[in-house]
Parts: sequence; C-alpha cells; structure tokens
Amino acid sequence: MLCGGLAGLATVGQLVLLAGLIDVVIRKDGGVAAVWPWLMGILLLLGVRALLSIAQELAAQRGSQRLRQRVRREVLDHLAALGPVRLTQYHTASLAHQWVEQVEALDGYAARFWVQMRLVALVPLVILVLVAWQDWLAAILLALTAPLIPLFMALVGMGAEALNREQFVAVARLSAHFVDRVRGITTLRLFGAGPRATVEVVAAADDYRRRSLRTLRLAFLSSAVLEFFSSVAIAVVAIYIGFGLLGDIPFGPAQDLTLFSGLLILLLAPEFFQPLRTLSLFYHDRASALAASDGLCELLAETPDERRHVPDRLVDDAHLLLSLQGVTLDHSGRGRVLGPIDLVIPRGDVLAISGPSGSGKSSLLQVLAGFVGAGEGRRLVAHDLAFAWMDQRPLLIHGSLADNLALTAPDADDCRMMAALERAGLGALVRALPEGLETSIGEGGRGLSGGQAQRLALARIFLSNAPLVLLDEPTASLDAVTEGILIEGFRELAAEGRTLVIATHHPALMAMGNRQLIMDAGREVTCANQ
Ligand SMILES: Nc1ncnc2c1ncn2[C@@H]1O[C@H](COP(=O)(O)OP(=O)(O)OP(=O)(O)O)[C@@H](O)[C@H]1O
Repeated sequence: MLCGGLAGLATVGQLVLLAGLIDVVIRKDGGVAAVWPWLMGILLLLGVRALLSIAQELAAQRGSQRLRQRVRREVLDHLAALGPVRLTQYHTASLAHQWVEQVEALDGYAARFWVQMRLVALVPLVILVLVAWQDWLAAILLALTAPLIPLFMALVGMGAEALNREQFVAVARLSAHFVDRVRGITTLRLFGAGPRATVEVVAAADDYRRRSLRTLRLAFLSSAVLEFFSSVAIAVVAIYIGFGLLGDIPFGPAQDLTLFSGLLILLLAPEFFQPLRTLSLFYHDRASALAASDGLCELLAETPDERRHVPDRLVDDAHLLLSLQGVTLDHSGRGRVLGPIDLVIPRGDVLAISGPSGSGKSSLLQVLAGFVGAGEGRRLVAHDLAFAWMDQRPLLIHGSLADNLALTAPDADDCRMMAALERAGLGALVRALPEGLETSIGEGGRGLSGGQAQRLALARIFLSNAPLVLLDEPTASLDAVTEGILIEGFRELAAEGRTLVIATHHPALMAMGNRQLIMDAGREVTCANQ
C-alpha cells in the first residue's frame, strides 16, 4: 500500500515536471540548459515509479498468496473436523470447486481491489489540492464529478455480486453434474442413455456460458459508465481551461490562468480519475470474491460435531482399546439409527458383527472410528488408538501404486511395499508390470479390478502399524479366490495381535471372530464368545 501511494505521488510529481518542461520549452527562456533539470527530474521519477509499482505488485501477490493458503488450510481443517459421514452430504466435485476455484477468486480482491480501495482517495486528494492551488474553480469542477463515479459503480456492483453468486452455484452444479456422468459412463452406455447424458451436459455447459456472458456484460457496462463520466468531467475541465486561457471567462480565477497552470490542470485531470478507473477495473474482482466468500462461509459455518474429537480416555488401556457406554447415534430426518449400545473391545479381540441389512453395522463401525460423534453415552479410547479402515470401496487416489501404499506408511521403502503386496497376493501382478510400484492408477482404483483394488487396500493395512482394524463388508461382491486371499490376510493380521472388528454377512469371516455380535434395528441382539 505504501509503495502504491508513493507511486501515485511520483506520477503527480512527474506531471508537474512535465508541465514545467513544456512551459519552459514553449516560452524559450533559458535555452537547453533550463530544460535539463526538468527532463532529469521526469526520468528519475519515471524510474522511481516503475520500481515502486513492481514492489507494490510483488507485495500484493505475496499477501494474496498467504491469504489463499490460510483459507485453503482452514477449509481443509474444517472438512477434516466435519468428518467423512457429514461430508457425504456434499458432492466431491463441488467441494473441490470450492477449495480450488472459490479460494482462487479471493486473489483479485486481496491482491488488487483491497489495495486500490485504500489508495483511491490519496492521489485524487493530492491532485485536488494542487489544482485548487492553481485554480479553485477547476478543483470544484473535478470535485463535483468525482462522487458520481463510485455511486454508479456501487449500483452496477450490486447486480454483479448477485450474478457472481449465481455463477459460483452454477459452476459447482456443473462440476458435480459432469463428474457424475463421467463416473457413471459405463452404466449410462449399458442403458443406452449416453446421448441423453451428452445433451444434459451440453445444456448445463450452455447455461454456464450464458451466465458467464451475462456477468461479463455487466463488468463491461460498469467500465463504460465510468469511462463516460470521467471523459465528460475531463472535457468540462478542458473547455474551462481553453476558454480561460483565451480570456473568454471574465470572472473567477480563470483570468489568472497561465500556460503552466492550465497545462498542469489539464495533465492532472485524467490522473484525478485514474485511481477510480483502476478501482472499477478491479470491481469485478470484488464481486466475485464476495460471492466466493459467501459459499466458503456457508461451508465453514457448518459446526463440526465436538463429540467426535474429544473422546474420553480409558482408565485400563493396557487391556482395552475401545469402549462404548450407552452410545446412541441419530441422523437428522432419520431419527435414531443406533443404540443405546454398550461394547468393550479388548486388545487382540476379533469381533464379528452381523445382522440384516440396515441393522446398523456400518453405523456402529463409524461410531467406533469416530467418523460421527455419539448422540448420548460415552466413547472411551486407549491413548494409542490408531485404526485402519477398509470397506467395499477402498479409497484409492490418482497416483502410483507406491503413492497409495504410502498413505498408511509414508516412510516405507520399496522392499517393505513389495513384501506387503506379496502378502496381499499382488506380488506377481506388480512384478509383471513394466513400471512396477510406479504404475499409475486412476481415482477409485481405475485400472485395477475390484479384487485387485481390495488386495491393494489389504497391503496398505499390512504396512500400517494401527492396532485396530475396522472392516466393513470387506469381501462383498468379490470372487472366491480374492475372498480367500483377503480372509487369509485378515487371519494373519489377527495372528500379529491386531484387534479386528468386522461387519460382515460372510460365514467364513463370521467364523473368524472370537466374539459374535448380532444386531437388529440398531440394537445388539446377542453378543457371544466363541
Ligand atoms: N449418513 C446417514 N444419514 C442418514 N441415515 C443414515 C446414514 N447412514 C446410515 N443411515 C441409516 O442408518 C440405518 C443403518 O444403516 P447402516 O448402514 O449402519 O446399516 P448396515 O447394517 O451396515 O446395512 P448393510 O448391511 O446394508 O450395509 C439405515 O436405516 C440407514 O438408512
């Protein structure tokens, strides 16, 4: 801001020197020697101004980058605090859009508009004082026209803000729409719905195009309004100076106008409006930043479930890993889906949970993991509670096999990774791949079969040191061979001394448990040791 203010003052100084130079040249007093000091002064100020402008731009960019980094970190922390279950109400593509695009939209505001807003009064005020010193009537003319510009800008800006808000909602919807169609491309083709989906995507994209053009139209309109008013104001001042110099204005300070003062006022008049013009250029940035911050604030206003984060500590944690005491779980609009339930999980236990579909098995695992906070009751955990999670659709990221394995063991070397893959029955496959561990896979394990993806997830659990392994229907819809490999893998984990909690319908997995918990309608029906 300081650099911007000084750069503005340097511009004013440059114009004063320019008016002086022209005055000296035209009046031809003093010869070439009299021109030099003016010229040198102009060149010096030109260099100073350039340096100050660069410094201003760099500082603004750094400030904006810091702000965006902070907001992104805050949004990520908030998403983590909301937890995986609450996040299911958002579309991944919309969240990604908010995290990338909406935070990016703050850049123009932070780096340009915010600075310009604070500079906008400084230079015009200095110019007004200078002009008033030369000719108070010209200063009044400038001062009268100046307020019209912010007034019209604000009027246009109000519309721009609403349009930008709609625009962000439309982009978020379009992103979600597109990602859904791409994810479901196989199903769409199977049902012959490809052409209809294409038409829908085209219609959504066209809607977005129309909205973008409407927003741009408004941006151009606001610039045009501003240009019009500043041109009219400059023209009025120019006419006044012209007639004043000709001696056609027989009243006021016009009679004292000289070549220097007339020139100076004429040169300063456009500069008087320049900060406002620059501000209007950035006004669109303000509108889109306000709309983006609305969306971000809405997301950040979602209060995380405090109970998820502050579990009570177990007293006897040498023997127990986890304990639920009278825990319940309610979902808005669904009422109670779990509990009250009491459950203790000793270290080294293998607990198999079964029961009909919808009986609350996954919900119980989510409460055990702390993905959702319990409504009533207490969740007590051991001090070293870390858990590994595996369900029917393992979370695989776009990247190499090694990247996916490193999610649970960032320090694991290739040897350890290969050993884990061998144990999960993927060794031969990975060794046959030309790029081995560096082979890329798509988001959600695209490029791997369902069974291979599950085995990769199992290898990840082998690599992790988590004492508790939570498994939610890990063998659902797999072939017999993969099922066998996974069940063997889980046996090995249990033999290592890890604690396993498995929600399953599979008889072999149920038989693995040293304890059986049968659930119905969110309640424990029986809990028996084998
Ligand atoms: N995020 C949620 N929001 C609202 N209701 C939910 C949510 N998750 C689960 N439910 C409801 O809670 C109940 C228990 O669901 P849960 O997924 O725990 O059952 P489940 O025993 O694991 O079923 P399945 O064997 O079919 O996987 C169901 O009625 C379900 O509709």
